[in-house]
Amino acid sequence: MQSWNGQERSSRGRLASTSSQVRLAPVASNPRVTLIRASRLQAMPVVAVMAPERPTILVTEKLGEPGIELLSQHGDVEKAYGLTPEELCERIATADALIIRSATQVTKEVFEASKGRLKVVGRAGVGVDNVDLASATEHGCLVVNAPTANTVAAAEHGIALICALSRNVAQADASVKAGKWERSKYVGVSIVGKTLCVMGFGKVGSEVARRGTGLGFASVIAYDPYASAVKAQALGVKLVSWEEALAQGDFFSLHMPMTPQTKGIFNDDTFSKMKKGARIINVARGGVIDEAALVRALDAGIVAQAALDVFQKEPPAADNPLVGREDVVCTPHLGASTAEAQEGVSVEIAEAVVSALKGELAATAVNAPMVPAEVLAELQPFVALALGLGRAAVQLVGSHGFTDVHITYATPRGDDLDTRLLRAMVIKGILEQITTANVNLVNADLLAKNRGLRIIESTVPAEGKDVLSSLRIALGSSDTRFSAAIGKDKRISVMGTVKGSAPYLTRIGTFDVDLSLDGIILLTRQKDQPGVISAVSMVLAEEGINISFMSVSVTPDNDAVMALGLDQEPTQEVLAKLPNLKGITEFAMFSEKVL
Ligand SMILES: NC(=O)c1ccc[n+]([C@@H]2O[C@H](COP(=O)([O-])OP(=O)(O)OC[C@H]3O[C@@H](n4cnc5c(N)ncnc54)[C@H](O)[C@@H]3O)[C@@H](O)[C@H]2O)c1
Ligand SMILES: O=C(O)[C@H](O)COP(=O)(O)O
Repeated sequence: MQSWNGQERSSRGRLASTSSQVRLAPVASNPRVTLIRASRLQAMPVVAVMAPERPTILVTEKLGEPGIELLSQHGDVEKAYGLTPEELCERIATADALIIRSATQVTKEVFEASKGRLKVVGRAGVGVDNVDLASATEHGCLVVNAPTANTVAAAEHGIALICALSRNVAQADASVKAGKWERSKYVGVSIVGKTLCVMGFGKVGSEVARRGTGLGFASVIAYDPYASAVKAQALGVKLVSWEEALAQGDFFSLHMPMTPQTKGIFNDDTFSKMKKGARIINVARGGVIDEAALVRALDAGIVAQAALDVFQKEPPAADNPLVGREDVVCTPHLGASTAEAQEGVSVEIAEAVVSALKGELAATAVNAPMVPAEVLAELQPFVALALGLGRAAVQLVGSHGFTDVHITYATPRGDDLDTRLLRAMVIKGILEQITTANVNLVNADLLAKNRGLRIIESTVPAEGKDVLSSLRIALGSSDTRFSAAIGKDKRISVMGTVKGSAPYLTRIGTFDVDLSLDGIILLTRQKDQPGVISAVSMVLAEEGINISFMSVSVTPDNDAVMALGLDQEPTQEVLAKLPNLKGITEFAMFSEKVL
């Protein structure tokens, strides 16, 4: 294999088998001498820190039994429904996972109260507007949802409300039950010949549109700035602009998420642009409608009727003027509430939470980059390399610190390489040496930014079948504890590759080395003269420390770096002898193992 600058590398390394985690504890008796301590790493999760063997899973809203059963196989499930915000903050302190629906508000206070224990919030449904995602990310807590299992239920409820609204089903039912028989009062309107306008053409919206065509609507149009025209065309739906939608729709079915952009998007101005007598059905989120504006539009006859499954505040206040109106039909957020959907959602969320607790990438992660399974599979061998190089590089930094981290990927993929996972692992390797933060794929970029680290990524072409040929990390500082670590670019640099499935350090500064990162590593810098190697070996041998592999790199001016793989960690007394050996100019040790 070619090294970074095209030189052939010597290869006398060997594979080691266990893993460990490095913690920095420099011994600075000699400023050019560095002792780097490490402690064992039990596992290397991709997303979240591994939960205890039997994690505690707090469920605060009713969840289907199949999901509860699945969760119970992996952890201790605690059901605690109807908690106050204070009670939730209390209970969260002992929870590794939290499962909610739409009624639980997972606020900043909840994440703070968890003190880092909470690894994952599972939303048994689609909308995550009740979770403070920024706080979750900041606390390294993964948020997953169950985005597919209730789609049909919500669409069916939308259709039910369209029909109920057009034929006054709910009002007429109440009237009959009150002993009345008001046939002329409840004359409805036909759907045939009307235009159904779907606002938000995602999973639910497109299912409503599909069903709308079958109901006999003359046309089904949709407004969604992000929707695929091909998908719309396939369903016979015309995508239109906002203005066209408002001008053409007779029935508006709302299916957009609650975001800062959609908050109150149906307001006085919007209603004023609708046809007089329009009808509105909201099975999305209450907050997309300005409720006071809807009352005005109903009073003015612009909106003839509304059907609301969701409200700005749930349950709505007793004096909410919309609830008491004859021209408004209400349901208590029932869109997802079918037996089938709740069963499906419970399993979908249980699977996502369990996999997140295992540290795996959950397919439905909301606040972490989605790394498709096939990308993950090919990058997996390089995850340990990225982590190990990050850990190694940061331990070579002197007292002045650094702000720039240059990551260079040698890859046949060029700029198509998906680097998010590897970048997160490099950041994790670096930051976990200098902060107490739990760094993972969720929060790596944010934590790096908060620490003022600038991550600069680049690719260089490489050949071969592997997605990556080598990885180089250079820290923007020339202040180092091991001067041999300074590369030609005047930065502290380390480079590595994967051999078989093991991460290897292949270069430090300008010196080619060849040693498994998965071992106890001692680096020495010395004059290339007789006796130095044997002197180091002797010091180690006297203490019964076996050298399991060695790699020496010599420059034309007799400067040499020796990398030694040791079977056992030398004591400080042994290390203290090294600077006194003739020819040795400095050393660095990753005691125990980098990985
Ligand atoms: N009432 C219920 O019980 C219930 C059940 C399921 C889903 N929901 C809600 O329904 C909504 C849709 O769910 P989904 O699963 O279809 O989500 P989705 O993400 O599949 O679809 C949302 C669509 O809205 C579009 N959109 C985003 N911003 C928009 C904007 N400004 N204008 C127009 N369209 C916009 C998106 O492009 C996307 O296509 C969500 O708010 C969800 O919480 C409610
Ligand atoms: O976003 C959703 O999935 C729905 O609003 C369902 O909410 P629920 O789980 O509280 O029924």
